[in-house]
Order: sequence, then C-alpha cells, then structure tokens
Amino acid sequence: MNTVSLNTHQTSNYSPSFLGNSDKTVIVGDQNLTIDEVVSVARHGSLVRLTENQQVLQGVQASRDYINNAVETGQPIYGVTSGFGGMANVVISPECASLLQNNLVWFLKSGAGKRLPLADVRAAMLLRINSHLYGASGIRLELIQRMEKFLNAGVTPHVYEFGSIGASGDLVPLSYITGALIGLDPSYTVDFNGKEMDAPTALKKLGLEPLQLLAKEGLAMMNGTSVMTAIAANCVYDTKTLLAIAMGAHALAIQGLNGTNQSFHPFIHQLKPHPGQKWTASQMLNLLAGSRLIRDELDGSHDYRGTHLIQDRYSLRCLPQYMGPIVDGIEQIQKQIEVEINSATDNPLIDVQNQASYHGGNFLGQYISTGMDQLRYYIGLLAKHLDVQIASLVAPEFNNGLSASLVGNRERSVNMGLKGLQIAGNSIMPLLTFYGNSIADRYPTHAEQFNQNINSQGFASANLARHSVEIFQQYMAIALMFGVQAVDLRTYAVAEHYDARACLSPATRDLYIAVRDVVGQPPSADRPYIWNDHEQGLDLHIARIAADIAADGQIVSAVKNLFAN
Ligand SMILES: N[C@@H](Cc1ccc([N+](=O)[O-])cc1)C(=O)O
Repeated sequence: MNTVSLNTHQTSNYSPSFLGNSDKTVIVGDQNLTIDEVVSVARHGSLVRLTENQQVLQGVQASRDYINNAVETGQPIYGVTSGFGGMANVVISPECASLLQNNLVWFLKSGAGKRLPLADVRAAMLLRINSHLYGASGIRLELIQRMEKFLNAGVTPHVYEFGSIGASGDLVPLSYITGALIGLDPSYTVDFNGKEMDAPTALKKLGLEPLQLLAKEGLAMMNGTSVMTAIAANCVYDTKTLLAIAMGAHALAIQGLNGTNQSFHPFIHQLKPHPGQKWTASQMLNLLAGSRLIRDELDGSHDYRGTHLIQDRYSLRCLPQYMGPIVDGIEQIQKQIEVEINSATDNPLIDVQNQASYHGGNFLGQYISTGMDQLRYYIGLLAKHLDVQIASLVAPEFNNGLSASLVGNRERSVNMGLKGLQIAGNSIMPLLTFYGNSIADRYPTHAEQFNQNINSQGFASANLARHSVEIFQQYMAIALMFGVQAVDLRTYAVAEHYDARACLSPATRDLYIAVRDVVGQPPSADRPYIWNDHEQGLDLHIARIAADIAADGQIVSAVKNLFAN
C-alpha cells in the first residue's frame, strides 16, 4: 500500500527537502544548462558548483572592472550613471552610484499575492547565476557565489506571484531574491530548509555579512527573465511528463475499448511524415504490442463485426494526427526555453573584449510568454482528447461491450460506477482549455512613463502554465483511473477474470501496476479495480495519483521507461 498522504491534494505546495538527498552536482557556467538539470537542482536538491573555467571567472571580474572604471571616469551608462527606465534622464553622480542600486531593491518591493513555490525560486537563482556567468553583467563574483551558497544550503527567498509584466524582466520578483541575498532588511524573508526566518538572520547562520550593492549590481540582479524562465522550465518538464502519461492513458483506453492497432501502421504515417505524428504512431504501436485486448490488424485485415463500425472512431484512429502537432509544439517550446536559460538577460550588457557596453532589451520575456501560452494551449488539447476517450468508455453505445459508466458489480443495482468520476473530469477539462487562452497578445500595459510601452507578460503566462500543469495532474489521475477500470473489465470479456496484467501489452503493464499500487488496490482475478461504489472514496485515489505524478513517483517511472529511446 502506498503511503502518499492526502494532504498532497495541494500539489503546488509539495515541498521537497533540498538538503541531504542529492548525489548529483550541476556545474554552471559552461553555457549548456538543460531543463533536466534545472529541475534536479530546483526540486531534488542537486548541488550547484560554479565552473572552474578561468576564462569564465575572469570574464566576470573583467565586466566588474569595466563598471568600476566607467563610474570613476563618469561615463554615461544606463542604470549605472543614470536613473532607471522612464527616469533615465536623471544623472547619477559617482557618489550615488551604489545608493542607486540599493534603492532599486527597495522601491521594487511591491510584490503581491501568494508566495511562489520554492522550487521555482530555486530554479530562478540557478538561472540568474548562469546568466551572470556570461561575464556581461558587471556583477561581483561574490554575489554569484552567494546564490550558489543559498542553493546548496537550502535557503530560498520568499517571492510573490504578482509583480512582473515580463518586460523589464522580472524586476519585482528578483528584487526579493536580491534583498534576501544581501540581507537588506528583516522584511525580506527566506525558507531555511523548511524554517521561515528573516534574511539577516539567515545570512548570519550561513556565516555571511550583509552586503551593499555596488554600481550596476542591482540592475544586474533584477533586470532579467530568470524567474519566469525558471517557472517555464519546471512547467516544460512537467508537461513532458504529462504527455508521456497521456500516451499511456490512451494506450489503456484503446485496450479498454478493444481498439485496433491498424491506425498506427507505419505505412500511413510515412505518407504524412510530420515528426510528431510519426513519433506518436510508432510509440503507440510499442505501447500496444503484445496486448490481448486489442484487435491486431497490422496485416491489413479488417475485423468486421457486423454491429460495430469497421474502423475505430476518430479519437482512436486519428490519435497520431491529433497528437502530432502537440508533440512537435512542446519540443519547440523546450528548445526556446533552453536558449533562454542559457542567455544573459540584463541590460546594459558589457562587451569586455571591446571595452564597450550596449543598451538593449534581453530582459524582455516574449519567448517565455508565447512559449507558455502555447504550452497551456497544448495542455488544453491533450485534456480535450482524454475527455473524449473517457466519454467513449462510459457509453455502452460506444464502448464495445463494457458496462455503462464502467460499473464493476452489475448485480448490485445501485452501483453507478465511475459516473461521478466522469463528472469531476468534465469539470476540469474546460478549465484546461480555458487556460489555453493566450495572454501575451492582450492588455497593453504602458508601464513606467511609457518606457516599458510593450511587454511580454511572460511571468503571468508562466504562472498560468504552472496552474495549468497542476490542474492537469488532477485530470490525468482521473483519466488513468478510467483506463485501469476499463482494461480490467475488458480482461473479463476476453479471459473471464479481472487481472488485466495477464492481457495487457507488456509496455502498459507497469503503468497499470503502478496506478493500482499508488491507490492501494492490488490487481485481483476476482474483482476489477472498482467493484462496488461504497468500497472506496474515489477522491482519495485522485489525490494519491496526482501527488505521485507531481512528485515524479512510480507512475512517472513506469511511463518514462517506455520513452527512454
Ligand atoms: N529594464 C530596464 C531597467 C529598469 C526599468 C525600470 C525600472 N524601474 O524600477 O522602474 C528598473 C529597471 C532597462 O534596462 O531599460
């Protein structure tokens, strides 16, 4: 029996312990950080080590030297010897250069709403380190090392869910990380390995002194896309996991419906060779291979059974054509996020070699906003498809001989089976398609005296994506429960017992076993997963499965092994 507790209902707040559970170290500064590495630091406590590449470290110092020199010689550089944004016409004297940066942290202290999940903030610190190691930001190595120290000690600043329009990067969210890092004031707070405390106390515990920011350093810390990109990286990871589970859930549904494998024949897909479509079809063939529950018609035979349609309905037959663009789209989003992860995203950027600095706008998070808009749209499409499989499974008109609402024990006339579960699913799917609406193209916010007169809304888009992912995890739990019940009932039709392990394809057997294990109901020849309505509360099962998915548990392992190639 699995022991995931019910309070993991709030998957967004699951709080892994960051210390002592890592056997992995992620090296930062070699310009090739991956989403998987970000997740391993953010969620699984992998340690972080700055690169030992001297060229990189010297580049950081050289950019700092450039700024020091610029201030001393009174060069006009945005945000160094000028005011900020729409007040960039204000001249800042060398004496005020440091004060300007520390003041920036204060006036950006305007976050609102709930706290972001710690894993998103950890990912943001990692990305800020990575961005600074391009040696274009003019920040002291000491500040970068502080973020490394925070990460490795499990110290995470509290950051809020509202405050960034994604145009000047994530100024407001990053100001909380900066304020905590330098111990600016006790009103900046952190999570110190599960314990809440103020930032100056945390610094003391780490053996660090409060720090004054020097010229450019506030801007270097806060003018960038690191928080929205961090959230996006975690969301892409989760969505890929959910995509893999969706494939498994479809494979269960197809077996439950006694579908054919003919629609996935390579002949069909090489004649319309979109990569995602071809991938989906070939994976589905693998997922169904060896199943006793499907119609095996790869030889071109047509098992025409009179009363039934000669071919499957679209949600089965067109599955590769429907899923293909989603697969390709998520792949494209991942590429974009990984470029953003490996970018210097502040302004101005310092070209050490040519001893120049350039005013630009790498902090604009449009790749994040459009990417996360699309990610949510794809999640909506995935949910819509699963919803159709569920609708087919519960209707005797379409389910090829299964009971109405997949009732287990039909002799107990009051049993209504999975009726409530479908209604719950129907309450979630429209939310996911609704979340698929875009935000990047709406609501001009002419912020900050028309300096930020175009914006990305990347932070909002990424936060919406996190919500979408969390809702989808709940929905996926429901889809899996339908899949498991359906294959049990189909097994009875084929083999006169209910233990689907005997009839499922080898590739879906592990997924089936993992779900049964997580809900605490091992397979049995005598009864399907759900036999009588009053013998279990389905809400508990939804919560357990969703929590397992959110925590990369055994359901995820069962599925990810399938897609290892
Ligand atoms: N992202 C702006 C910098 C900036 C704008 C505005 C503010 N601000 O606090 O208003 C701060 C920083 C730029 O580089 O032009």
